[in-house]
Amino acid sequence: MSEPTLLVRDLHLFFKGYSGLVEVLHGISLHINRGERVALVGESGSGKSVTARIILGLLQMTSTARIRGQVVFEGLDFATLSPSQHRSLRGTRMSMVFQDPTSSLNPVYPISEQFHEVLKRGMPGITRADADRRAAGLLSDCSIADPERVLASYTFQLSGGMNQRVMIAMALANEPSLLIADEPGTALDVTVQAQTLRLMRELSVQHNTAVLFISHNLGVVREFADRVYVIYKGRIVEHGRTADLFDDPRHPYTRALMRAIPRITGGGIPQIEDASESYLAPLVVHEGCGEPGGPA
Ligand SMILES: Nc1ncnc2c1ncn2[C@@H]1O[C@H](COP(=O)(O)OP(=O)(O)OP(=O)(O)O)[C@@H](O)[C@H]1O
Repeated sequence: MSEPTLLVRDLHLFFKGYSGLVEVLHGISLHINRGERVALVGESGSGKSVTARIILGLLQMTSTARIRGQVVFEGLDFATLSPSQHRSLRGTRMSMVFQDPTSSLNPVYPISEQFHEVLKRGMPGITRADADRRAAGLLSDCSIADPERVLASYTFQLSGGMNQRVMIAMALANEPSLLIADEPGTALDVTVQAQTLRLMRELSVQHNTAVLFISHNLGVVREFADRVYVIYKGRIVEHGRTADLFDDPRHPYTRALMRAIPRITGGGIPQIEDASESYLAPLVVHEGCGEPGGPA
């Protein structure tokens, strides 16, 4: 049985508040096998982004956060890594695609210079000319027809959809084994979001890159993910292969989330109005999904 790319075991997160510690994650466990696309889906405030920030090693640096549990990435237990070892993983072995490309692209430098900076993380001695060549190839892989023009541009000279592709190309520049995608494209229009997901899916297959896809929207997840974890108030409530979970949703919260799928894709963020006691029902795991490293 091969080792999973990512293993998260019994993860708890507390934030320090005025009246003591507030628990935000109540023992999350999940895994992602090599090249697998896995979705973490739940309503706003359920704990998706904080889970991603822990996997990226970002929350560990926050003085108000207390973290308990195990995160193992490519066999490396985070508990044994120094902050600098952790930092060196980001942008190389694991990277991130955000909702809004302008939040991660720098408006002051041309795209080519930003690619050079990113590529230097994985290949410290890379020359500007080699970086440009590699960046042009990456942009072509992301269906950009005129990479030289894009490389010479600043973000404000490019459309939202184009910036989104640039961000994906940069995220894949150092051939990460894990890409974390937080609702990519939702800050843009529905067409761009659909194109972004199609592109990410193709690239993940092509490069055998595992993806943790974070979303509010089960409808979008269905098109993209191999497996789904449903999260509610800091707890995983259901976990299964995408087809199994959609064909036979068993947890009351998953069913409520399914009823909230917007009829027209992109018709808004579903919010579950009536928080019910039944949503705290025990975790449901569909067949064949319990074993990390097992068949995807
Ligand atoms: N720095 C922080 N300090 C205190 N509480 C926080 C902090 N960051 C997040 N939280 C709380 O943790 C919980 C989970 O937040 P998180 O951002 O992970 O939700 P989410 O599922 O990603 O929501 P969204 O889909 O809206 O991004 C929320 O209750 C949020 O208020």
